[in-house]
Parts: sequence; structure tokens; C-alpha cells
Amino acid sequence: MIKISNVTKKYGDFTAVKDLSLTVNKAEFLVILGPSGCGKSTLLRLINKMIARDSGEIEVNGEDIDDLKGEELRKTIGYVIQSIGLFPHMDVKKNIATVPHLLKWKNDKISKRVDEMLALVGLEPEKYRDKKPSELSGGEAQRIGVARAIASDPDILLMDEPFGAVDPINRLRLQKEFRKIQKELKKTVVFVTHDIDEALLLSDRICILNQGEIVQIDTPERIVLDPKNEFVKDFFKGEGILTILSRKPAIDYAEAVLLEEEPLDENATLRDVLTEMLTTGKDRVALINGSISWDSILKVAGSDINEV
Ligand SMILES: Nc1ncnc2c1ncn2[C@@H]1O[C@H](COP(=O)(O)OP(=O)(O)OP(=O)(O)O)[C@@H](O)[C@H]1O
Repeated sequence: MIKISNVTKKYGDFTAVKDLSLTVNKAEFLVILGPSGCGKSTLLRLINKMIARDSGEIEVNGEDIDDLKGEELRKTIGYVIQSIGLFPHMDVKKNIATVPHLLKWKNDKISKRVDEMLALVGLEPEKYRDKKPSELSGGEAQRIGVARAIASDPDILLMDEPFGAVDPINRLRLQKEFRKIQKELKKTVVFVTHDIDEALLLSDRICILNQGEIVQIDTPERIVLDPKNEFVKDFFKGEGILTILSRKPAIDYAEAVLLEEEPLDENATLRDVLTEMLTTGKDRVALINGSISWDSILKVAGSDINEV
């Protein structure tokens, strides 16, 4: 758990983070979203003491970070960023082993861990462990970055646009894989992005920042369907509805009305139902456990559906 209380950070006269309070729960995936320069990266770097705050308190797993040395704290918190990436002179296994090595793990434990991490992010250990970063594609390098961050099994991961350099197709695959890993391993994640779809797809909650202050912090559904003010509304511009629908399994919304037609696949989402309705003109679509009506979709999506 991370508890941030009334934290302010200034660069000279400029206040980048203003009296900000926020709690990130254990095993929660919190996305920090906001326009360029709103203080997202600054907030992340305050948590692992890469920069010092001017006032306020930060606790990590119940401990005041002022009672911990920066290097010690950073060994227990994974950190992934887009721009620095991997150490170019080290091969993949040395890159992944950085923190386990600092933690003085035994060599055989480290080797085993490196292979486990490569498998976890979907890269064959035999093929990848001896490669240099220059021999990797952008997507592969990002996976190694994620593997490195979780190699020492930290409870907490801070991620600053970690998939920013990856092409859209691989990016979606990486996002889904990473969310699955995070749920399985119950990691607490604070993830910075300015990509709305990424935020909606990954998060348990989204924290919207503007000029160093929290504008709204809530579940993706509530942020999209019930934006707190014009800033949040403008930020999403009605874009989020389809992503929200794609997070919801259609069978959860089935009504006991049976139709004599081929049902949609059991994994179909409300977005698939909407596509079926829009392409066929039907106002009710068959599911394996009943059917779903256009009105139900409208109810889930709110009136904004008319704008998509
Ligand atoms: N070392 C620094 N010295 C002075 N100003 C800084 C410094 N680092 C950041 N800033 C300023 O603080 C503000 C917040 O920066 P930060 O990097 O946290 O924003 P961000 O929301 O992560 O932006 P982006 O999405 O563009 O990465 C920006 O206006 C930035 O110019």
C-alpha cells in the first residue's frame, strides 16, 4: 500500500505537485492520467525518493519513506520507464538480474529467476537470455524492462509509460499480458500514461491529474459515465464508452429471453454485442445463457452511447 498525504513538490517557483493526497491499495492497479506536464512522472518519482518533496508525507507498506534510504527503498519497488530502458552494454540476463544481484541472491537462484521472468513475459529463455538490447525489437525490449522490474518480486511497481515505444498491435498484447500477470501476482501498480484507452483497459481506478492536483479519482466506468467536471469530460471526449463496453462480459447482462438463433461466443463482450447490433440491425442478440437487448446496452453505457 502507498499512502501519500498532502504532498507538495516545487521546481523553483513552479509547483509541480500541489498538496496532493492519495492512497493506492494493496494489489490495486492505479493509472495516473493527465495532460503533458501535469505532474504524473514527478508524482511517481516522489514515491521512490528519486526526487525529494517539499512537504507532506509518503508511506510505503506502512513505513515512512523518510526512515528508509533511497537505494534501499528502490530495491523493494520496481520501476519501469520508457526512455531509459535497458543497460545497452549488458545482455538480457544481466539486465533482468540487476536487482536480484544487488540483493545478493545466489547465482543459481538468479539464473532460474531470469528464465522464469523471460517465460512470464512470453520470450523463450534459450533464445533471448544472451542477446544484447541492440538485438531486440522495441516490443521485446519493453518486455525485458517489465521482466527486470518484477525479477526481485517487489510488491510495488511504478511504471512510467512503459509501453509507449511499442507499436499498437504488440502494445495491446503486452497490456493484456501485463494486466494478467499483475492480477496473478497481486502486485500494487502505479502506472503513468496519457493514453486514454490504455488507462481504461488496465486500471482498477484512474486518477486524473491537472496542474499538479487530482481532478477525479474513480473506477474507469464512473470516470467515463459520470465525469466530475468539464475538464474530465473534455479529456475523454466521449471516447471511453467503447472501451468500457469491451471490459464487460455480455453473459453477465443476459436476460431470460431465448432466441432461436446462433448465440454469440461465451467470451463475447458488450462491445461485441453492440457491433452485432450495429452491423445486423437487430435490437436483441442471442447469448449462450439468454439474450441481451439494445435497451440494456443503453443502460450500461448511459446516454453517451448516442455520441459514439
Ligand atoms: N527538474 C525539473 N526542473 C524544473 N521543472 C521541472 C523539472 N522536472 C519537471 N519539471 C516541470 O514540472 C512539470 C511536471 O513535470 P512531469 O514530468 O511530472 O509531467 P508529466 O505529467 O509526467 O508530463 P509528460 O506527460 O509530458 O511526461 C512540467 O511542467 C515540467 O516542465
